[in-house]
Amino acid sequence: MTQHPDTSPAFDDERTSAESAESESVESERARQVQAEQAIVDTAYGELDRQLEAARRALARTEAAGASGTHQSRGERDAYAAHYASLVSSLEGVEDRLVFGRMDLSPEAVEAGGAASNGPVTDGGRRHYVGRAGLQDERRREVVLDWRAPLARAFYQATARDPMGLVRRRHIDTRQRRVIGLEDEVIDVQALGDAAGSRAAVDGLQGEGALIAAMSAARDGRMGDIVATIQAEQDRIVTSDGKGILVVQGGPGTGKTAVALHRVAYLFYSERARLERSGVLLVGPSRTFLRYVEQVLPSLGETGVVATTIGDLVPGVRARGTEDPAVHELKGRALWTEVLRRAVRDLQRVPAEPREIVVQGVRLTLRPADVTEAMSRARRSGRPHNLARETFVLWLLERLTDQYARATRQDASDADTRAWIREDIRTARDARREINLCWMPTTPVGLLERLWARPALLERLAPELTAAERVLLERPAGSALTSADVPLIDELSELLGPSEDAQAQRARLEARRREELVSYAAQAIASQDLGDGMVTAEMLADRMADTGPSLTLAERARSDRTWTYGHVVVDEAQELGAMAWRALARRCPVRSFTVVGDLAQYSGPHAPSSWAEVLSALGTDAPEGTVGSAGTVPTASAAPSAPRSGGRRRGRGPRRGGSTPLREEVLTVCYRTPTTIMAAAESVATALDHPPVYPVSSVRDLENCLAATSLSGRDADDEAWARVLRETVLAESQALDDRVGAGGGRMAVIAPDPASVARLLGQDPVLEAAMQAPGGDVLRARLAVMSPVTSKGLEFDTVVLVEAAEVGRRSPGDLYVAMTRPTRRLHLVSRHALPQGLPAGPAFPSAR
Ligand SMILES: Nc1ncnc2c1ncn2[C@@H]1O[C@H](COP(=O)(O)OP(=O)(O)OP(=O)(O)O)[C@@H](O)[C@H]1O
Repeated sequence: MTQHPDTSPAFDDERTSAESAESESVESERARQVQAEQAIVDTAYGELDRQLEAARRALARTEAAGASGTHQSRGERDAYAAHYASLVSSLEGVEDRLVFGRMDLSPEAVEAGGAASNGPVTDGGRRHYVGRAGLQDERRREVVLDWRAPLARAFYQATARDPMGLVRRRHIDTRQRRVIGLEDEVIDVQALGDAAGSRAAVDGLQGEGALIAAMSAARDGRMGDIVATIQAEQDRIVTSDGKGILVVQGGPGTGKTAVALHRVAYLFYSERARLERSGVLLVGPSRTFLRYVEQVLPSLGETGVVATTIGDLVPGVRARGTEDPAVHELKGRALWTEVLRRAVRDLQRVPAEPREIVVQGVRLTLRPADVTEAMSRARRSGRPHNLARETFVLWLLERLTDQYARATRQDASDADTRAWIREDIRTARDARREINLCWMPTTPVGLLERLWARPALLERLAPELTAAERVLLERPAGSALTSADVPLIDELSELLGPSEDAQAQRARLEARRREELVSYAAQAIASQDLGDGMVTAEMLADRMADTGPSLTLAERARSDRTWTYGHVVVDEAQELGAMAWRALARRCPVRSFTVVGDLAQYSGPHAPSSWAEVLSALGTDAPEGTVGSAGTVPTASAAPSAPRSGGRRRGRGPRRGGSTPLREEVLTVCYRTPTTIMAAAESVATALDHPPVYPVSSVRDLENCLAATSLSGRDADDEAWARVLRETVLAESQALDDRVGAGGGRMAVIAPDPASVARLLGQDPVLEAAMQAPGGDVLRARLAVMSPVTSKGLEFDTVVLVEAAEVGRRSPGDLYVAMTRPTRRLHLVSRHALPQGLPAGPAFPSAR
């Protein structure tokens, strides 16, 4: 029996008295069971409260210790404070549905498990309560088993065919610490004598009642975790080894994002020591998407994740500009590796003729042969352009110093005299100009701007581009940077290294920080009577500096372009070009990646044909069976550095040795979109010659979930069109109110031109109010208006899709994405014709 309010008629309070005493006894049995589980849940929350209280007290104590109240250094105190703060937020994060499952083991499994199965709340070691965090009581007895523990695998994966030692699995539904529903599945009917009232497990979905309840809940603009209802095929991916590159693909709504996020939480559990040092990078398609998923990991107690878009990847670089998808795709191509390398080499020039330099009235000559020699020495240093420039300049200055000494008949054999002369030459305007012309220092943004603004330069450096492609790329200097520029800037940062300005600024910052530390240390020594003359402020400051700045790992990682992460997750990965993959490869030399996407949801002009093609810039081995040809290992000089995990990167050389294995997994069950809508989306995509790569089967269908309104052939004027649009959205809003309660759930209007559609809708005061987005966060509005690209990865109860045919003409992948966002209902509304491929039939009423 499924004892869940949403799925079980047995718990319906409205039963007539004619229903037998048998149902009354079921009722009282249910009440007894709920009560028993409530006691366990109370124990778990009691334990959570105790641990939270202890962590908060420790945090308060550490903070109250103040800057000079203890013998700890400030760095040590900050490290403790950061630890306790992270513990507090982890424990606070797991409040909602702390316990959600129970596993009853067979006696044989208990025996085989030995000491592992001796939880205090179990029935002689036969029961484990599974929850979002592992909790032990003061005597270190298990209260809640962490969902990621090896033992908990049976909760997600056991089936009648393979019980994995389980006789029964129980889903416990709680709301605000109160048990409100139970759902049992008998895994091993023979082992369990009292199976009456439980549903037998099948090899398909597990915890179906809880799953359907989760899927049917009204959306609130934020993705929730799925830890209570992870399905077996998902669990196997979540818990698979973190080594190498794992591609998780599948159609829309199959839980790819959810699985990737839970996998991060799992890796934090299974590889905590490594990931706590290095952190995890999560790359999403838009800031909106990152806000949409931001709660999932904290709700699983994990905080060491840096979430970013590709446009925000490089600290200090803001990509505000937009550009045509064709330009975006062009800038993502691998050819830029070579073109940018050439662009940097182009900054290093040997003059055709000797150049005259006048220093304090003395005529010197910059000789091409000396420049060539200086250049080859600088290049041999293997350092990036701006740093290698030091070698170049120094060697030339030495030659010019010799000339100067000869010309002025000075003896320059001693170091001091040489240094004086060198400084005179270095600061002479002539010398600076001529040396710069030979080895121009520059910034990544400055060099990229020059490439886009100077067609002749681009033509010289990138002959492999066609004239039409170069025209696409041209833009005036000073234009806003775009997200496709960012991986190129990252690549240039590798090739150029920090500019002189950046180096000087860094040195100034470090000097200031050092001064602060020394003065702080002096105060601490004075106020605490420390040292006894044996410790100087400098010595203490050195020690403080070693303990690092008082930032969380995520803060430090985010602000450091050279940080290397222990694992990288990329969502909507089909959109990334080779240059973005190279930038990510540099950030994860150990090549531990979870790559999530669907080739059918690709937005741009040239859809990739395989994941091996998408990921070739990472240097991958094709997986056996699924992908044809192996990827290539990057060979250019800016290729990612040698494997190393965690913290700041040192090595810069190309990655040598074998390529990284690529595994592909496919998810096939759609948990979001009803069957009717999925079928329509697949059929429309197929009609556009863009069939889904992996068709999916939806877990559920809903009546009346698909509708269309088209004014095609009616010669409607602007006003009539605006009216129809508003009426359609108002009617859908009302229908959603009726289904989930007034103002509940989330709606999106997805349109090729969202700004003009929002203007039309805003003329209605009700819709205007519904579009209000507190804090500018579109996900907090009841009604969000957005483009198909922005809707990637998101979901809504109801979607009104405007001008679907036009969306499909621009990009079939975008139409497929837009049609598959709703959890309940899709309404296509169009002034013109609807797209081809929409099915006829009762589920799809003909257009009004
Ligand atoms: N096992 C599950 N239990 C409950 N809900 C689930 C489960 N798996 C997925 N879902 C839900 O299904 C919806 C779709 O999941 P998700 O966004 O991860 O899919 P996706 O494959 O990334 O979709 P898309 O490719 O369209 O972006 C989400 O609401 C998610 O919470």
